[in-house]
Amino acid sequence: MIDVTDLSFEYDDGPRVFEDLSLTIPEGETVAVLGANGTGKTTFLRLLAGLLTPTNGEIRIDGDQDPTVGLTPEIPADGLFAATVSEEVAFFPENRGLAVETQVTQALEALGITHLADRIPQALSEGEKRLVTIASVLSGDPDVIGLDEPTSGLDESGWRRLGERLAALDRTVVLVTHDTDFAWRYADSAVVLTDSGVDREGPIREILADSTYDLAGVGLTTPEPVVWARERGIEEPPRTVAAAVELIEGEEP
Ligand SMILES: Nc1ncnc2c1ncn2[C@@H]1O[C@H](COP(=O)(O)OP(=O)(O)OP(=O)(O)O)[C@@H](O)[C@H]1O
Repeated sequence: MIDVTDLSFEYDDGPRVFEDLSLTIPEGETVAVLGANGTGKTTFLRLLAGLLTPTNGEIRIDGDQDPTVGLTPEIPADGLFAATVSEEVAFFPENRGLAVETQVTQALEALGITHLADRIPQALSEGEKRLVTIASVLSGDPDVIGLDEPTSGLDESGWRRLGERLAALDRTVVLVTHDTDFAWRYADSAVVLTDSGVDREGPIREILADSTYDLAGVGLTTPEPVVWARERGIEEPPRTVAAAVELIEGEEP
């Protein structure tokens, strides 16, 4: 479990981002941290990973005495240093004394990038770079996985592979994203941040499907399956439009 208590944070040369922020993230869940630009989502991940220190309050991660947090950068090139993709993805398992070959193979396979193993990370396409940074974090098997805009620039296959890998993990995943379709489909819970702090916190299916909640007003897009269900008067939106269409004969997605 991640317990955030009375967290305040202010950049030395910038704004006060959080003021007395409190929230709880249950262990093993994928929580989507959602919100408009500049509401502090990336800052929250950096605080969680210990890259920034709270001005006040604390973030406590239960479990191991010294819990590990793996974080992907918002800009993939910021997290790529090795000469080859396989060396890049081997970095964390090597440092943590894990079975390097197994971890690297599994992470590359899970994200469908085995064919990139010998390539130079900095010379990859943006989407490929992003997949490598995610593989690099997954291979280190940290207690908490923080992903910053992981679907940005991914094609359909990478998008789906990533979601399915996250769904199969028994790790706590903190997913910062503007991609509410991805969050709807693969996250368990959501935290919606606004300039004044946590606006909503709870099961993602309740928050994003709540017709009384002005998602656009907090910078969010209504997920496609929710729009689809509303147009048809269906009370519980499906996880995917395709799944629902299979159930309703003759209906086009
Ligand atoms: N290194 C920094 N120094 C000073 N201010 C910063 C720094 N990094 C971020 N900020 C400011 O802190 C606030 C929160 O930024 P942050 O990147 O956490 O927001 P975000 O919710 O992740 O935004 P986005 O959705 O655009 O990625 C913004 O006003 C930003 O300008």
